[in-house]
Amino acid sequence: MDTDDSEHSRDRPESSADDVTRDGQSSGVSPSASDADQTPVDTEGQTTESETEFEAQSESQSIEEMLLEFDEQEGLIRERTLLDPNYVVEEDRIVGRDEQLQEVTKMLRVALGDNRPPNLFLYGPSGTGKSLITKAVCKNISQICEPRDIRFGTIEVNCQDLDTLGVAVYELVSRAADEAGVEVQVPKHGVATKEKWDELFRIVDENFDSLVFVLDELDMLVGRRDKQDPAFSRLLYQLSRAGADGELETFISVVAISNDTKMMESVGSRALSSFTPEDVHFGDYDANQLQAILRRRQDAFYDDVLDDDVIPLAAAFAAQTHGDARKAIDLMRVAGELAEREGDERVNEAHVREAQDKVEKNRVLEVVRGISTQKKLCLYATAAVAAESNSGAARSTTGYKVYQFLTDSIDADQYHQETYVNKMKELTTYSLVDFERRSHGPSSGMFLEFQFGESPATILETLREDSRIEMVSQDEVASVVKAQLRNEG
Ligand SMILES: Nc1ncnc2c1ncn2[C@@H]1O[C@H](COP(=O)(O)OP(=O)(O)OP(=O)(O)O)[C@@H](O)[C@H]1O
Repeated sequence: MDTDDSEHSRDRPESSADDVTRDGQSSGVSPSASDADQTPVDTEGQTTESETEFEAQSESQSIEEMLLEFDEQEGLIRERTLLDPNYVVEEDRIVGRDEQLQEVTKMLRVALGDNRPPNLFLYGPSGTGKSLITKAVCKNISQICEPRDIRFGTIEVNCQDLDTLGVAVYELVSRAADEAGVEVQVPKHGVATKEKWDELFRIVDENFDSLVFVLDELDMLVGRRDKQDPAFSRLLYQLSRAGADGELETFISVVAISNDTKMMESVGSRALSSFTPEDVHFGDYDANQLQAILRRRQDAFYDDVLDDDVIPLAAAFAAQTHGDARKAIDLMRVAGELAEREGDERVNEAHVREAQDKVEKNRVLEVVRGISTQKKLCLYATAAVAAESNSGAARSTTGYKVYQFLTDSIDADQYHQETYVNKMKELTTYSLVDFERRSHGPSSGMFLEFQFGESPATILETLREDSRIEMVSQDEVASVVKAQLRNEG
């Protein structure tokens, strides 16, 4: 990641006009109408122009001289934290989530009195404000609780990188200890999960009157044991039971957050009986809402450095997937950083287009680097079909034929079609691909149609970094795909 959190302390000379439109309306800028200038981006391993310049200069300048020279260059970004996706912005910068803000506030405010707030299930696509709203409400509750001498705490964990229940419980222990300012008294490894639970409840009971557990991306905590009883279900059971049993003095509430609307279907009946959450849905943002979100953060930049097109275009690009505010903010930040690096006076449309290319590649890279070779083959085959088809989508039946061709070509194990479909379905959790069930008519069978959140060409290019996939000729794959598409009729 190329985040740079350093802050500019210098003041940029004030300019007379702020030329960014403020009407919140779409300016009609369409990312697809682009004949985008495909300037090479500095993905890892590639040398950018500024790096080359840097090398040339290094022969004649000392590091100190260069640093001082860079320091004298005017930056365009004044307040980088406003463009950091993990920074919890002030309430007046939150746009378009009034309903959810009200619902979550209404339910969690119970913590201010002498009662247990309900459990919540917040669901919707990534970047739609689930974490932001939860954090903002908890921050406010905490501020009100302090003068009232209510020991209120929030324990947040992102479950994405936690493999097992034991690891997750230890993470909760360590966050709870941090929040309470006490020492953890159980080792991380070599003890039963039960001991970690005991330690968690000891810390909770001794240090908090009211506590909200925020479990982000909870559906990712599957664990290794029993797929029928995933680790997140066991975690929910224990936490919500502790909350409901009355064994602890502390009021416990659990906020489960997921992109997967169907997550609750995988929660076992035992956990469901004690978890029973209130649901809050977070829908996609449209381009206008994304524009409004970006406008409330445009003061991240110095006055008069954003061209009129920048915000509408970044919003339009982000709205193309599913209206992800994180992506819109990322685009504006990366565009600003590119402009700064290129020594430009203003951020313009070309910087946003370049940023879109870079952000998309980074996201795809992040996902595909972590998946197994078999999943890569499934994804490659499906993206290859989508890249050639007129609709930009790929049928599972056609994708599977191409997958068979790929596995034969590199002599890899070959899944049955059902497993191929399941692997593709698993990839939907990353918002890279989505699917719909379709059929040609009453007499023909069902198939899934996969649609891609990112451009199939970018996915293919990224997957070709895998040496096994690179072995297969792109032309051969394309001709197999074309033949299969003709067979679809
Ligand atoms: N309504 C909004 N107003 C202002 N900023 C927003 C809004 N919604 C989201 N953001 C910003 O977008 C970024 C992503 O939001 P957030 O982390 O809340 O998404 P999420 O729905 O929890 O996504 P994920 O499931 O990927 O964690 C954050 O930087 C957040 O500040």
